[in-house]
Amino acid sequence: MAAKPKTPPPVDLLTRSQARVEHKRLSLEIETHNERYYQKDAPTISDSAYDALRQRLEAIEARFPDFVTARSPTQTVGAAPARGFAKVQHAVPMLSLGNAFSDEEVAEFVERIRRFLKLAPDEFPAIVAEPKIDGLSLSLRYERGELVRTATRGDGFTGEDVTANVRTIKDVPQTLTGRNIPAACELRGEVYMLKQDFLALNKKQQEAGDTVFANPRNSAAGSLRQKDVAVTASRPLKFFAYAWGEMTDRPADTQHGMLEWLRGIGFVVNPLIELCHSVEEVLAFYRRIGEQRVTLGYDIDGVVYKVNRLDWQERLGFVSRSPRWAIAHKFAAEQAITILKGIDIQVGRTGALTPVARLEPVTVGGVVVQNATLHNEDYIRGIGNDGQPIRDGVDLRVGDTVVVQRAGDVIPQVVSVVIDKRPTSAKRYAFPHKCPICGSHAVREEGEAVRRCTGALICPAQAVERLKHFVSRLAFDIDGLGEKQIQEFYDDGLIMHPVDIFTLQKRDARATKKLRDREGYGEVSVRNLFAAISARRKIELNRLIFALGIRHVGEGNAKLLARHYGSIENFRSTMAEAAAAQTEAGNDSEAYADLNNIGGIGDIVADAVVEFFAETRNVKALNDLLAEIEVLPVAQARSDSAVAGKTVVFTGSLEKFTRDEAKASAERMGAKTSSSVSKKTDLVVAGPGAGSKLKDAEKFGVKVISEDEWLQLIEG
Ligand SMILES: NC(=O)c1ccc[n+]([C@@H]2O[C@H](COP(=O)([O-])OP(=O)(O)OC[C@H]3O[C@@H](n4cnc5c(N)ncnc54)[C@H](O)[C@@H]3O)[C@@H](O)[C@H]2O)c1
Ligand SMILES: [Zn+2]
Repeated sequence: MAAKPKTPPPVDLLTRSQARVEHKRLSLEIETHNERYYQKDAPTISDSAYDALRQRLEAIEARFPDFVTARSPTQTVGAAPARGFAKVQHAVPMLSLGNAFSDEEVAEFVERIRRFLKLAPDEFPAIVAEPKIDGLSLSLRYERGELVRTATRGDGFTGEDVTANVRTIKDVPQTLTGRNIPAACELRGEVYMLKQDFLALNKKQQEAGDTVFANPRNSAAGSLRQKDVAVTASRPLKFFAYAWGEMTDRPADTQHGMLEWLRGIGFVVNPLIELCHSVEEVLAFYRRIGEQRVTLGYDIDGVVYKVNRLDWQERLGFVSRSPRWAIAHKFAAEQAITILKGIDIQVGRTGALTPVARLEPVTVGGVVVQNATLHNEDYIRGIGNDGQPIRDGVDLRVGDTVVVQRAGDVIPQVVSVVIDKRPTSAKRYAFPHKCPICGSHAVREEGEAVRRCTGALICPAQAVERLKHFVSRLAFDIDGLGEKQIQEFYDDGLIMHPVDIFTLQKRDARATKKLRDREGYGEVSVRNLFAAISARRKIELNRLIFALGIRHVGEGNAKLLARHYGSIENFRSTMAEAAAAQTEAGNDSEAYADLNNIGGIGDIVADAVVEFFAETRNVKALNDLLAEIEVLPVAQARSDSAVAGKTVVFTGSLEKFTRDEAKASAERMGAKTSSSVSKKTDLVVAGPGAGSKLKDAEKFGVKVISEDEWLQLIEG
């Protein structure tokens, strides 16, 4: 059973040495969360839980100020730039903001400013109130009005170079327009994603088995910080400008004036921003924005107050990690407590199994919530893929009392378990290893969080997607039978399985409601469709293998398999042999070893192929299909080469080519490759450092050649 999270004693009661220990532990814990949040865009605790850790650390440091070091999370910003990005030094640091959680703290903030500036009792420092956009901040450097470099905040001093990525964001002007453009300037603001775009993206990601983001903020950060710019370009990122760093000239004297200027030179500035002249006005703004929050379309996590006069901002300056002239007034997290009544598994269009919590309905921030995402198997188990605990390592059980949160007020999440209320009867949840829709084995690949149904050809949850794939350009590629027609025929029950495509004509002949009477069809188009289908009754083996929709078997792997096995009969029977030997623990059949040994095919692909054949209903669907079509054998690899039909073993550390290339070259020449030397081996190609296999070669009297000799052999 998971350890009960203890309620920590109040900071006031800690002894110095207890406080020292806790200070160290908290610092480490916060650093770990910072890394996950800022570098990996994948936090494992809620923001409010994280803020609670920070607050406790701050309380300890307030009591024992000598614990504070420059490295303490209370003194640092964000996290260092992640590996894989070029680093950019900020000319003016990008800092964080102090927090206020109550009206009193806001009033204190204003008081501190008045004292610091020595204002008269009736003098109020005008304050700009801005929604606090929950995204990630970005610095844009313009020289002579042209965008030259952009960087994330990173640790405040050094950020990640994301210039190419940012160029794909429409809200960021490439060239500044209008008057008063300084020779050089760093303009700053927030990259964010609309809630609806975030939801659509997550849906797509989930179906494809890719990373699912916890909220729009992580989704924006993850989308921006991509090594492949094309990925960023495909993500609907947006940008609000609200700040600046280095400026060779400053075109205005106030925060408000600067925002107007930013709007004038081509930026989007948040339209809700207001200039306030009393604490009451400031707090009224906060409440109004809080009410509008759910309808804004993007996430905000509070309101930021900034002293309007820039000369006063300069006088006020900074304290460690944040300016003295600004503060973030945070919204309280929207949480509620309810009962986890059940866990349902949904199957996505590509076979991903996703757990969903069924909750006793509860109102969270004004909205009734009865379902919440549970992300994946690990999230329920309370232990991440990396072995790190989630929610302090507490697993979720049906019957548990749980805290539900509307993360960034979009998708409700189960964030924690009230462990004291766990009924004694509550059992650990066993994530199904079978698809709840079709009953096929559901497998989880190493390093993956998602478990997937292997019933590629027979799972109703995946059927439409599979059929669309089946007729796609690199598969059967049937004229007049595209995605749209597949969907329609599927909806009408005319094409449910691949084989149905080839029996369509026969069935239509007997049917009372004919295809030619369908909307958009006529005598001619139906005849053309049948002709196109018939033309595909003869299909190349690689196209067929690709069409099956086996996970990881794209066009390239389909070719490798087709070339290796030569005919559908050989492929099918060898895979049947491998499938019969498939167990959770592994596969020791010769058929599997042979498959795994094909150059370019590794464990993951081999397992996916074998899992497909292990599902007998897939095999049946394939056999049904084969009764209707003729699969052309692959033009055999060169049979005239010096090594055709021979079995070759590569050993040692190859220097002239990779092992995959070596294997592929052998197969191209009609040779087979093997990983161990036996009586059946004809040739051993040895690179430097070859060991036991050389001895084996000697023992069996097998010829040994060098890499160069191999190259001569296959080129000659
Ligand atoms: N869940 C976790 O594991 C985890 C880990 C680290 C941080 N966090 C969360 O991240 C936040 C702390 O991050 P932080 O240090 O960036 O501080 P912050 O988000 O509280 O405040 C600073 C940031 O506010 C943003 N901002 C948005 N609108 C702004 C505006 N109009 N003017 C000025 N700034 C504006 C800027 O990006 C700026 O960098 C907290 O909400 C915390 O809960 C969570
Ligand atoms: Zn299924």
